[in-house]
Amino acid sequence: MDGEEEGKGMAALLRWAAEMGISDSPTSTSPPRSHSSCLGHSLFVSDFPDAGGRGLSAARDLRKGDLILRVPRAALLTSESVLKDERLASCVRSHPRLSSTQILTVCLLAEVGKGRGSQWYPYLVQLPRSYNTLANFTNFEIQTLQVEDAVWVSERAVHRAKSDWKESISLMQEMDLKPQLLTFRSWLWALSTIFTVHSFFWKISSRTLHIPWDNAGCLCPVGDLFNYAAPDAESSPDASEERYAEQPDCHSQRLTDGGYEEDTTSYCFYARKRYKEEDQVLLSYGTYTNLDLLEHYGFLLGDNPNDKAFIQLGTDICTSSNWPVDSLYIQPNGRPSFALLCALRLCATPVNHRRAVGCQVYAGSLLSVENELLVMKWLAKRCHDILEKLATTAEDDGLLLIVIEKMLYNPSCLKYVDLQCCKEEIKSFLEVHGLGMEGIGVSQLPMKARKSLERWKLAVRWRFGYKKMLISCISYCTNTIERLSSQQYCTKRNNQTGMPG
Ligand SMILES: C[S@@+](CC[C@H](N)C(=O)[O-])C[C@H]1O[C@@H](n2cnc3c(N)ncnc32)[C@H](O)[C@@H]1O
Repeated sequence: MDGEEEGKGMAALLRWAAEMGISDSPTSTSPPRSHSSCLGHSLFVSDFPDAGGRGLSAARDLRKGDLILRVPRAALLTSESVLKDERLASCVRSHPRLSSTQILTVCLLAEVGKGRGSQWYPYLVQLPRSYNTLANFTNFEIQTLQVEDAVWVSERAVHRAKSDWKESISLMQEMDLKPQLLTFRSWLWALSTIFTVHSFFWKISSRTLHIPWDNAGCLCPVGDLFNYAAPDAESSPDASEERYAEQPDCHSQRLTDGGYEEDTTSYCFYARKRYKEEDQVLLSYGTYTNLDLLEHYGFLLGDNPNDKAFIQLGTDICTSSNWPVDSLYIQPNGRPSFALLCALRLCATPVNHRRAVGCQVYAGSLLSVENELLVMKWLAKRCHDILEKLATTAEDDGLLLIVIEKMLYNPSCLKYVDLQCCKEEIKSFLEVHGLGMEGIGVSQLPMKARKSLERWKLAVRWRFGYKKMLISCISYCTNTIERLSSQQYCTKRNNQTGMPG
């Protein structure tokens, strides 16, 4: 689609949305609704090339807690709404084992199959044509994640998508879906559009939002144009007491992001903070690591305060305390999580002393300088060993990212750039796409290779971020070791000379 066509498609979507009662001026004091667009009072559609692409901007200064968009239930695309068609509904009833997500995926494909006959046609044609979520990664792209856990999560995503599709084929055949909608490619597209995961606050996927009557969630036209920002301390859904904005009068006691509201039978979105006119208005779909974001949304954040690096720990560490395994990780600033530090302190304590220090450990207190030194040395070595085993260094990855970026815009650049950093990996990419090093004189990569390059870049960005966290952890441990050792030295010297500590 070229720019002009895209513009027309968006205008048609906003006109249709206004007819459906979607509105960004949903209060009685707002100006009357326009028939040509559902937006203009609080929001407008903009492009943010470095922050999510197409998204929504503030059309005026917005206050924290302002109601900025309302989408009535009738406009939501849900399994229930699609299955008002009794023929489709009876087919679904004969497949009681399918999950709610599989049913919504089938419903989305059935709706797409109606073409212009679908009530949601102006919305459906505006959906992205492809996704970069992990289920869409090829084997080459998965392997370039390098870290075992991430490779495993990706393979699981692909495997699940395939088995969900196989289980649903007979239902789609009974529904008489067009042959091109029965393919795994179409399934992957639909699943990536609606693939639901359970989150603390939203039930999310690439585009679905939580609704109380269906675990699979719903597709929410226009409401799904908001891009993502990681929840900060101020609006973090984890900080339950902060989920309600501290605001005067009518804004008090309200969720700052939004949700389905029974009293108005509509999906309502609120400004999560103050926005100046033209700022991008963002939602926080939940608290996610970069691997989670990649798995469910197909992007990652350069600076994600909720990112975590999980490292392989021996079973002795995992079982020495009652901390859940997913609480044992390294934070973006390199510090071990509270639980990981406690678990390591306990594990570095002789077994017969562990009971005695239990309270101190769970309170997060340092047990002794010797214990802390053992912990820091162990952790630094563990991170070092993991980094050593990975196929490339963080430095290589940084250089490779520059090469990939160049290849996206000028593939023939390979003839001129220094490929020392990751020559083998680049060669494998080209081979997978039937392009030799010497045959890269083309000015534009074939579309398939270009899409793959985007996913490969995401994989390299992810592993680069992972390695940076481990490197920061080594620095943190080294600094702590130096500080504790000099403290230990001063104490010993003072003891010898009789000086106070
Ligand atoms: C709910 S949609 C948001 C609207 C979307 N940009 C569009 O054009 O339809 C979620 C998708 O937007 C993109 N996205 C959202 N926030 C992003 C961010 N902060 N950085 C990069 N991509 C983002 C991801 O592709 C994600 O799967």
